[in-house]
Amino acid sequence: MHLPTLLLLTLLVNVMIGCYLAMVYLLRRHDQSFLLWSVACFVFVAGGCAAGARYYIDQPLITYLLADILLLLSPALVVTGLVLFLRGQLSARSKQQVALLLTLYLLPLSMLYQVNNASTALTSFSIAVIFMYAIVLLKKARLIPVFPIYVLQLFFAVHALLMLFQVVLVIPLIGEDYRAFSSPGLQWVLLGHVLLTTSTGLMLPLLSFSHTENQLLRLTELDDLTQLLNRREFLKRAEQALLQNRRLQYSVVVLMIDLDHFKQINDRWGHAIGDLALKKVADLLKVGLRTTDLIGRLGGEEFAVLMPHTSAEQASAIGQRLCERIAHHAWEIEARPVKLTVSVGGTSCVGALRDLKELLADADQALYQAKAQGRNRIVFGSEHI
Ligand SMILES: Nc1nc2c(ncn2[C@@H]2O[C@H](COP(=O)(O)OP(=O)(O)OP(=O)(O)O)[C@@H](O)[C@H]2O)c(=O)[nH]1
Repeated sequence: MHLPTLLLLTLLVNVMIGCYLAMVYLLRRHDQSFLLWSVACFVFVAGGCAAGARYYIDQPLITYLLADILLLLSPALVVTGLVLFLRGQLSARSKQQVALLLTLYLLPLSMLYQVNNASTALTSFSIAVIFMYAIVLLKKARLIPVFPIYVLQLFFAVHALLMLFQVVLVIPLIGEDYRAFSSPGLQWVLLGHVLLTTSTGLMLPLLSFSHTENQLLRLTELDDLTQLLNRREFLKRAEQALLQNRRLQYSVVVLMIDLDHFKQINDRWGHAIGDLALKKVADLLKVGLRTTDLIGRLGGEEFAVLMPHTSAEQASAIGQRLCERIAHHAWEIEARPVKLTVSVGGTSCVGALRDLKELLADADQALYQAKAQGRNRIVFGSEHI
């Protein structure tokens, strides 16, 4: 390998990725993480140039001290961008931690930079620590999808190992002439560094894009107020669940749930309290049903549930419990004693030979009867039990 070519390639690749991330920063309505990641690339280039200058000038202040500070600052900026992306802001505690770590790094560096290659060992080790911190940071992130997270963790892990390997290679060269630094082992490390920087630079936008896409997708699937499935998504998933049940010949149940006298709550306490009551009912439905059940808000104060692999008798008992849980809940919304009950209509079929429209209409009919019989109860379409 021709070392000057390799160095030039490293710097050029970083300039390209830096420009690419800067463009993403401008396109993504000035998302600060991309700015930090872009700056990290240019800082790395500046550090590389300062370190490369040791072949031409004898100014350790620039070629070692400044170079090492810049080379460490670059991954530190990458991780700061990650913190910003994952947490939305940099807390005062994070800033204090960064200041402390920088001091811990700068103190020995200010003494070591005059000994050839010693500061390189310290900086490589510190960069490995930063990459390991990035792995922990990503591990704590609750992002969906997880695939880009795993890939980034892998890149950081390999990069950290590479940096530690560099430390092992550099330690015997401490005090030696800087030209000893061009050993074949270190050239391979440099090549690995180019590849990993490129891969990480390409992966960071993917992490952000996939997360945003997932959030947008959820916005189109969920009801804004209750975070249950919205009407369209509920109907879509319910059709799919019915198809599956038809193949497996399972019994399936559809429930329609409607709040009783909800208009009075709005009239008495106001729409905002009504909204909170709807939200609370949705939460109670979620805890009262299984994770395999589909729950949707069909509109207004009407909810629907599809329970796959469930008999009418089981659903009847579950519906009864739901009514009781909601009626006996210690209702208090913003210090107002809001009292709420629900009526439930249910229907079932084995092997799902009836289509969804028919099931919903039957459940709706049963719900109408529950209302007529005095509310706060479940009525099951009797012909299907
Ligand atoms: N706060 C709030 N109210 C809503 C929302 N959607 C529908 N409503 C209200 O829900 C009420 C439904 O009233 P009705 O259809 O008369 O039903 P009800 O008063 O619950 O009476 P029954 O169903 O017969 O027990 C109306 O006052 C709507 O304005 C919403 O998103 N938020």
